[in-house]
Amino acid sequence: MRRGWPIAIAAPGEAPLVLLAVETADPLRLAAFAPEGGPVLISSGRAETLKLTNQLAAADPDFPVVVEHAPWLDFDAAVALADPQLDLATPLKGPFRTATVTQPVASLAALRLARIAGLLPAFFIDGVEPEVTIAAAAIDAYTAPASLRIATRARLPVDGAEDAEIVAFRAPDSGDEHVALIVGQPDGTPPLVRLHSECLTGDVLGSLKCDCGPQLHAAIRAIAANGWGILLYLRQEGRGIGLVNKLRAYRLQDQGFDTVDANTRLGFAVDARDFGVAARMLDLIGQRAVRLLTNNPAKVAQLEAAGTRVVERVPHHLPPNPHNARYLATKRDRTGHEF
Ligand SMILES: Nc1nc2c(ncn2[C@@H]2O[C@H](COP(=O)(O)OP(=O)(O)OP(=O)(O)O)[C@@H](O)[C@H]2O)c(=O)[nH]1
Ligand SMILES: [Zn+2]
Repeated sequence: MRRGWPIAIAAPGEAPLVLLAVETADPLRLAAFAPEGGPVLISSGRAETLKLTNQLAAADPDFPVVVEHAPWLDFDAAVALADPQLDLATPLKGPFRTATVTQPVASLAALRLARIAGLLPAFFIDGVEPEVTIAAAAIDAYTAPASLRIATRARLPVDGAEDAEIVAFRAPDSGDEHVALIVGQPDGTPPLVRLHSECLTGDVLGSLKCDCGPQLHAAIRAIAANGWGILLYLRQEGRGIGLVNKLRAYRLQDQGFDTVDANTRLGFAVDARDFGVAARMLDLIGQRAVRLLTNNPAKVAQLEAAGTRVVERVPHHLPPNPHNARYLATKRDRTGHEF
C-alpha cells in the first residue's frame, strides 16, 4: 500500500475486497486499477464531516463507509474526499451518495491496515484483482502478536539511571521494534512500570505541545528512585496512527480542532493503541504484576484484560506549559485521564 500497489483483503464468507490506497495512488495507477473509476471506501469519522452519516443505516462510529462512484469522482476529487486538511482550500464537490458495504469485515480490516501503514484511511475499491491478498485476521493479529520474542538485551546506562538494561523485542509478523528499559535489579516487589508511547516530536525534539518528553524523563527518575522498575518504550507514535498522520492531526489543531476531533476528522479512533503488546513484553521479562505510572485508566484496563495484574495506579502528572494546557485539559475532559 505504501508503494501504491493494489491489494486484496480476504475474510470468510465475503468476496475479496480489492483496494488501492488513495494517498499513494496517482491518476495513472487509478486508471490501471479501475479504468472507469470506482467507489471510495472511507471511515465513518470522515463521512460525518462530509455530512454523509445521515445516509447510513447503522450509526456505528467505527464503521467503514462506501461512497458511490459518480462522474466527478476522479482522482483529485477522491484526494479531496480523503484528506480533511484540504477542506478549507477545496470546496467539496458532490453530492456524494453512500452505497451498501458488502464486505464489512474486510472493509474494517482495510481501515486498520491504513492506520498500521500510517496512511489516510481512504481507498479506491472494486478494481482489477491484484497479486497480493491478505487475510483480515492477519491484520487484526498485527498489533499484539503472540509471536513477540526477546531479540537481544544489553547494558544501557541512561541519564537518571546508570544501572539499566535495554531489552529489544521483535515479532516475525510485525515491523514494530519495541524496547524495555529495566532500571535497577528486581527485589521481589512488583516493578514500577511506565508504558510510554513513542512521540518523536516530544521525546526527541522537545515539543511543548504535549507532555511526553517530561513524562519520559520523570518516569525514568521515578523508577530509579523506587529502586527498580521497567519503562516500556512502545512504537505507537501518535497514539497508534503514525508520525505523518499525527502531524496531519497537528495541522488540523492549528486550524482550531482539539486532539480528539483532529483524530476523528482524519478518520481514526481517538486512541488506536493496543496495550496487549505491553502485557506480552512484561510476560517475556517475567513480570505478571506491576505498579503502573499513568493517569490513563484505559492503560490499566487493557493491561488487566491482557493478563497483567495492576496492583496500584501511580499518578504521573507534570506541570502544564502555555502550549500544552489545552491538550492536557482535553485529556482530562474528553479522554478520561485522571488529573
Ligand atoms: N494522534 C495524536 N497523538 C498525540 C497527540 N499528542 C500526543 N500524541 C501521542 O500520544 C502518545 C502519548 O501518550 P502517553 O503519554 O503514553 O499516554 P496517555 O494516554 O497520555 O496516558 P498517561 O499514561 O497518563 O500519560 C504518544 O504516542 C504521542 O505521540 C495528538 O495531538 N494527536
Ligand atoms: Zn507527545
